[in-house]
This record gives sequence, structure tokens and C-alpha cells, in this order.
Amino acid sequence: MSDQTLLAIQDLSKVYPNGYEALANVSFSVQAGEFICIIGRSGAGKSTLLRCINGLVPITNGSIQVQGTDVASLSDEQKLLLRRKIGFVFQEFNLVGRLSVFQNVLTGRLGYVNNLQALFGYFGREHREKALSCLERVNISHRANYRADNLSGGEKQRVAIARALAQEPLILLADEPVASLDPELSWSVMADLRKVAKEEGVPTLVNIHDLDTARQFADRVIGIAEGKILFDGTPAQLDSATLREIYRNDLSNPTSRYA
Ligand SMILES: Nc1ncnc2c1ncn2[C@@H]1O[C@H](COP(=O)(O)OP(=O)(O)OP(=O)(O)O)[C@@H](O)[C@H]1O
Repeated sequence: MSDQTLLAIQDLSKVYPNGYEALANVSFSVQAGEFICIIGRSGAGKSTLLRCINGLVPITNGSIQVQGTDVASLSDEQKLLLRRKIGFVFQEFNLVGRLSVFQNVLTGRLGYVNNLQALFGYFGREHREKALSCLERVNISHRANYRADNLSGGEKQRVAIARALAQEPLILLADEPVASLDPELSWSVMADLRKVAKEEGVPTLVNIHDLDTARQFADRVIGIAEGKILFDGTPAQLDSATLREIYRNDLSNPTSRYA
């Protein structure tokens, strides 16, 4: 494992309680600053993979190492601390609609204040400055005082990215972050995500349905089918035979029209 390896996944398997094997022997590692798009048809296991990485679902076999530490060896408290250092961006934004944009981004700082401060929502100057700078990074600081539920979809996703950034994450995970946005907005939100990954050196894994978008933004594409990695390489190496395998010739899937 090189010094730059932030995430190392070895032989990861996930079997859900009903016996369904959603991931089988998945192995790959991620270096600082990599921008990776994960593609695959619906049900391939993309969300399960991201959820295993941030501990939302327990893994069945294999190991996940973050900065050289096996997550399974951590105490529950240490796992919680680690999860606070993993940013997660959801398709449906997951903002608190009645709070302002600024307050939403401040919640990304919860891991950096004590329990009492968190309880009363007291964030000192350094936290407020950090939240503001994160909003500036994704060009949305002019909406700082808006209620989150008054924003457009693209604006909401920028706020969600700013909140994840406020966590000062080791890794950023995004599960279909642009699936609810129109194509033009999708590309500008993806451009923001990529900019953040590159400027902060934060490796970013993005689950994405749209193949064109993946090809446009990814340094590296990981293709999953039925819980297994079928492809791991650059967008240029992704040929039509591989795409047909990844999408299992599912012509009803719009992404397979390129194959
Ligand atoms: N809690 C669960 N219990 C049982 N099976 C599950 C559970 N969660 C997901 N699955 C199954 O695991 C498989 C992978 O699901 P997952 O959500 O990871 O796929 P995905 O590639 O992210 O799909 P999509 O692109 O539609 O979100 C699917 O067949 C799904 O039905």
C-alpha cells in the first residue's frame, strides 16, 4: 500500500440478512485526490459498496482500511469518529429544510465541537468561518441565509457538498448526486465535486448512472455487475464489449446506448 493510499478494500463481501449477496470479493484501493465514478446497472451493488465504506451497513467478509487502519479493529466510538471524517452526499440532498443554508453547513462541524456545544448549536468563530469558506468553494455563499427548502435542486446539492466539505473529510462518497438534476446542472455540480476533490486532495467515489457524465469527469471508472468488479481503469480504456458486460446488454438502460 503506497503512502498515498487512503482507502484499501480487500475481498469485501456483503450478504444481506435475507441471504442476498450484494457484493462478492470486491478489492480496490484509492489514492489521494482520485476522482472515481462507479457505474453499473440498477441493483449492481453500487450503493451497498458506499454504505459499507462509511459503515452504514456492516460488512460480511473482507476488510476496509482507511489510512492503513482496519475499520473492523476500531471501537464503536472510534468508528463514529471515523464516520465523521467520511463525507456523504446523497441523491436527495438530505438537508434540514427549515434550517438556513449556513446552519446546514455548520452541522458538518458537529464532529469538531463538544457535546454541550452541539446540543445548543453553538459553533465558535473558526467553525463559522470554515462553514462560510465551504459555501464559497461551491459558489453558493450568496444563499447563506436562505432556508434550505427554498433552494433549487442544484443549489441544494451544492449546499450538501459544502456540508460534506465542512467535515474536513478524508474521503468523500456521493451516491447518485446528480440523478435528480437536469443534464446541464448535473455537469456543473459534478464539476464542483471534482474541483473539491482535486483542490483538497480528497479522494471521491461517485455512484452514477449516466455513462457520459462518468466518462467526462472520472480519472478512473469502476464497473460493477452483480456485486463484482468487472472493470477498473481509465474512461479511455472502457470499450464497448466491457460496457455490454457491465450493463448485461440491458438495452432498456439508457446508459447502454453507448455500447
Ligand atoms: N437491506 C437489503 N436487504 C436485502 N437486499 C438488499 C438490501 N439492500 C439492497 N439489497 C439488494 O442488493 C442489491 C444491490 O443493491 P444496491 O442498492 O447496492 O444497488 P445499486 O447498484 O446501488 O442500485 P441503484 O442504482 O438502483 O441504486 C439489489 O439487488 C438490492 O435489491
